[in-house]
Amino acid sequence: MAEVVLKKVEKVYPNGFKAVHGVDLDIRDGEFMVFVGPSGCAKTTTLRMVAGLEEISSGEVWIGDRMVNSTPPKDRGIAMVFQNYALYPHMTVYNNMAFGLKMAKIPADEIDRRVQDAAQKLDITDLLDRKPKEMSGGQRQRVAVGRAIVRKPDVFLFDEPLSNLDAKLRVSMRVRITQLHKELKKAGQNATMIYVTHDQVEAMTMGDRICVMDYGKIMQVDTPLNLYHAPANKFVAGFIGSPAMNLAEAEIISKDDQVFVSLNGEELLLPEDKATKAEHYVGQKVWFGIRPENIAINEAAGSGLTGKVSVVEQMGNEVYIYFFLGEQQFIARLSGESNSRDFKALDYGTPTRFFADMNKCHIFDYETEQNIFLQ
Ligand SMILES: Nc1ncnc2c1ncn2[C@@H]1O[C@H](COP(=O)(O)OP(=O)(O)OP(=O)(O)O)[C@@H](O)[C@H]1O
Repeated sequence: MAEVVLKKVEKVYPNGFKAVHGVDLDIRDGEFMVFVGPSGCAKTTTLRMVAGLEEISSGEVWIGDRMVNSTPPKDRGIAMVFQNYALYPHMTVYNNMAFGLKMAKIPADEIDRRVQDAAQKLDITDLLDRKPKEMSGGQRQRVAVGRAIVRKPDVFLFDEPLSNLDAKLRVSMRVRITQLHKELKKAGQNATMIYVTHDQVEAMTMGDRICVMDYGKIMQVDTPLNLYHAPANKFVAGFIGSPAMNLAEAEIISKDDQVFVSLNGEELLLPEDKATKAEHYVGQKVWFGIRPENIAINEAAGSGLTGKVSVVEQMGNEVYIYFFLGEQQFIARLSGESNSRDFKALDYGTPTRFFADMNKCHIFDYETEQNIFLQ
């Protein structure tokens, strides 16, 4: 059981490149925290500093009640699961899982109990005599997770553990890891998990909270729902959500005591609560954001926009309509009843009326890119 706290943590690599800039983060005991962000944003570097595999240039890392800046990885109470599994090729699954415990001089019967128990949790009991090369990628990754479980760590660290698996396996492993977190909690082992991924769907489905990073800085730490409904800035808005939020330059204008977003020559009326915040921006440029799922093709649903259809993707229960507003490409994601219509009939370039639900829109300051509705 352990809280993990980072205080003003920085990383400057020996070549002088500053990868992590003053990161402050408090990960609660038993929490599933996901680090997410684009390639190169320093998710792995940050995780490796918690693990002790990368030196901290300045700041402090705490695990439980210990400051661990100079504690070797093996004494930090952590277990790490890597993307490439990092199994010993010459050892059986059983011995891969047992190895660390043998080194720690744990009695053989206790080792056996822990290995059997982890194997059962991960459904790999039948594979205990196999060597890594005799297994699929998904099975190897389960062994790698098993090897972490048997150590009963306070903190599990996962570094993109599913990126080498195909799409279907990724989904089933993702569910298994989330389940494991819950099972351990139920069994009284309140394991803190820190999970690095660049896949925002993994982040949204697995995290109790998500830490969104960009260029070595934290952009927002929040629950998946809050990130979705109240992104702190334009970066988080564009990163969380699939397909991503539509974002475009717009202007705030006022007419007859009402406040509008002027977008590509059309005026979209803001509801009263949003208008109150936006009226300070009248006459100014802003970033306007609307999620694809908040655009409809049904007149009752909101303020109108005329776009030119570019592509229609119709799949099962959903339709994605890509359309241009001037030079800017937007996506509308329609589901439910909208589906009864054959949208494929919309030709490339057809002028079409779309409707944005302005209760769900977001507006970001043009310079600071912060969400003006959260200020
Ligand atoms: N040993 C190193 N020396 C110098 N720069 C490094 C070193 N390792 C990583 N970097 C740089 O630090 C930044 C963060 O890298 P890191 O691997 O932590 O990013 P990441 O978010 O995990 O990316 P990815 O999703 O691609 O794995 C990158 O710009 C990377 O090029």
